[in-house]
Amino acid sequence: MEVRNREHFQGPSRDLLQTLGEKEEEMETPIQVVLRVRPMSQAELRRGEKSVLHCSGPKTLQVSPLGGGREVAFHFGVVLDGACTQDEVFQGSGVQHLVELALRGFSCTAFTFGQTGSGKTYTLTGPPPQGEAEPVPPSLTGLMQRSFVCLLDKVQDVGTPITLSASYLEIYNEQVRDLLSQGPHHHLPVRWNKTQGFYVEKLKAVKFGTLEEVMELLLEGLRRRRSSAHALNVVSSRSHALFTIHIQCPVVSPSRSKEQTFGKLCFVDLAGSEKVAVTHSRGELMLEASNINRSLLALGHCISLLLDPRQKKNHIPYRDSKLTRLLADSLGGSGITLMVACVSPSAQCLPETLNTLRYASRAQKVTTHPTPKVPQGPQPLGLEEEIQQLRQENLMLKQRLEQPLGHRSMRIQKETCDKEFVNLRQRGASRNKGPQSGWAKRNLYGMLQEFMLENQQLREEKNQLQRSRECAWNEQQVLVQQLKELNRHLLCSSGHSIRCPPQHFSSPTLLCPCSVSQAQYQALACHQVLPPLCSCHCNQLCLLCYAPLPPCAGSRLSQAQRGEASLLPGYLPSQMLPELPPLHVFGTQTKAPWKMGVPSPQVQNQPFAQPPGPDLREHPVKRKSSEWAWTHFLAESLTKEEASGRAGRVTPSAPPLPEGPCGTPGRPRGERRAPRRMGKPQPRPHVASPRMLGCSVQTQSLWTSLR
Ligand SMILES: Nc1ncnc2c1ncn2[C@@H]1O[C@H](COP(=O)(O)OP(=O)(O)OP(=O)(O)O)[C@@H](O)[C@H]1O
Repeated sequence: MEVRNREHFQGPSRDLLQTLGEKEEEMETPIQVVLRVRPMSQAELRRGEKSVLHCSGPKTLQVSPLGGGREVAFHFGVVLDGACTQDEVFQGSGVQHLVELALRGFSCTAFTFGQTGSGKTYTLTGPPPQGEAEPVPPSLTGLMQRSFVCLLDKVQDVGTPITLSASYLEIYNEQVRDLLSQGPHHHLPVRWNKTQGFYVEKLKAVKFGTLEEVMELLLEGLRRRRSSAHALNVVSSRSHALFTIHIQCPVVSPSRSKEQTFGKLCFVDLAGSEKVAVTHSRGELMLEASNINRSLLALGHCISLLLDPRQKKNHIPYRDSKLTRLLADSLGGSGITLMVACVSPSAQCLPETLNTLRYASRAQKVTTHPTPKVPQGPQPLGLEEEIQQLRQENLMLKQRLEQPLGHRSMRIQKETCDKEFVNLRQRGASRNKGPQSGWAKRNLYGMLQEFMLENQQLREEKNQLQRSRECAWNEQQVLVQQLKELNRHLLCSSGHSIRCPPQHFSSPTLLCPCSVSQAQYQALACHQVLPPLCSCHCNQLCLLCYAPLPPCAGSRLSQAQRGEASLLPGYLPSQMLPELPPLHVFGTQTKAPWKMGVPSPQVQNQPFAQPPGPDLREHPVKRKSSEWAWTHFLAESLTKEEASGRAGRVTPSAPPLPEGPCGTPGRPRGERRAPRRMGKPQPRPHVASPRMLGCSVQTQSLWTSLR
């Protein structure tokens, strides 16, 4: 397997460096890919696993599956086998050229990629545990430590004062955390602006000048970085980590004697992709794994799109994850990128290894346009302050946009924002009158445009949220209407059991519960004929006439009233009914569905309480358990009514609901077959009129709404 050729230790970036040295203007450069195969681990050897990878040349990796499967060859800039030392990897990967380019103002990134346990962290920082008391032997230090030495050597050689600072962050469960900040972890926002592209707000950057200082920063971050043990790696990184060195360097070229370059050298240790079935991750580990896999998927998606020149010009979904946002410049922007793909040689890891190899093959076709950071002169005095002010104003505007407001106030707010922007622009313009006005105007105007852009995006987001809230609201409205219809329908059909007090009416009619509790409701028309639908904006409605119930009415009748009422022939005692949920109707007194309270325990304990189901979680509006229970109750009652052959007595007064599939009785959520208590569908005794049919469809529709 071992094909060792010292030629390839020149590294892939040598050509790039030379070309960039000759050609100053923007040129297209592919991502450099180096493949590192780690040696078989002790555990793999103990399990008797076989190696399936062979280096058949300095740039070729041969995959020979066990059992005579088809052999596949992959070609990369450099292929480093398991026998390569850390120093050989440093020489072979060409990282030192990245250091040189960063010193010249380019934005350079080296990132490791591969399956969990394939040696990414080992390649970048050496063997674990890192950051503990035990230092890593110099022969085992990784690309990062070696690059620090290289950088500081070169800085000394340059002779001009160069400012170096470092930042270290991790993306853990899609949250950005500063690894150089003391105290509890705060989640930092990722923002975008035209000059910097995507950046992490409030990320700490620490200045350093010596190797000890930068090593200390690295160890400090490694100590804070999240890692855990799983079946494939006892010290598995659970986050993506980005260590960035910012290099501010005066330009030595005589043509730009007073200018500075802002180079960047970034090391990215990606968390490894993992199959939870193999790593046996559970609980928190599983959550971490799914976040890791999701962000790697987003990275892979961006890489695939970047391969298509047409797509590249359009839209690359960098915003899909924090990782892709922060790597946007390295992948498709003006950076220079080196990818070290790490693989395990074991046959057991072959599927994941093939994934990594395909991923890396694609990545090396992606090109960037390396451009040194535009040299800038010193900032005019006072502008920093102004920029700070503008930032504060921007923050204030954002906060205002985030406040929950109704439609009208949204519009007013929008108008206010626009006015403030005009003011801001005017203020910015007036501030910039003076000797440095040219520079200031350009920059301030640019910043204002950025703020406006960002605020515009926030507004759009807000509007979108508002729209989806309205949709949910409308849907609830429809459900409320249906529930009303069905309530009426049920109470009509169970007229045999609800009778009006004989002293009020000569013929038996329906008894309105509110008439029992409150004298003023006794005169309501619902005692004589079935009333039209109540259109009032109320919360608690009478079961029959939908008139608003006073607080003591309905299920809250006093003991005495209940006793009195229960003596009346056909009175339906309130405790027989599940608690009628408050009906929330769109209007001034309306409560939004997302502000509804928790369903009462009484309702939750009902045998027909809403069963949990994954589809409910996906539903835009969660129906309250009490509503569900009540609807279920109605559906059951109606079904029983129809099944017992008494459907002929039903006189629905409401227009038929939209017809569902005929002959397909609905069923509660989660049930595969028709509910047993419904029994075998009975042949209908006699379909007296189209109204009858409407009634059946209503019942079906009710069941359908419960699914
Ligand atoms: N080239 C190598 N030589 C010797 N040991 C290695 C090599 N590469 C990796 N290892 C060992 O393999 C184990 C896993 O390596 P490492 O932690 O770097 O994997 P990883 O890809 O970073 O995993 P994860 O994604 O889970 O963090 C470690 O114990 C490490 O010391």
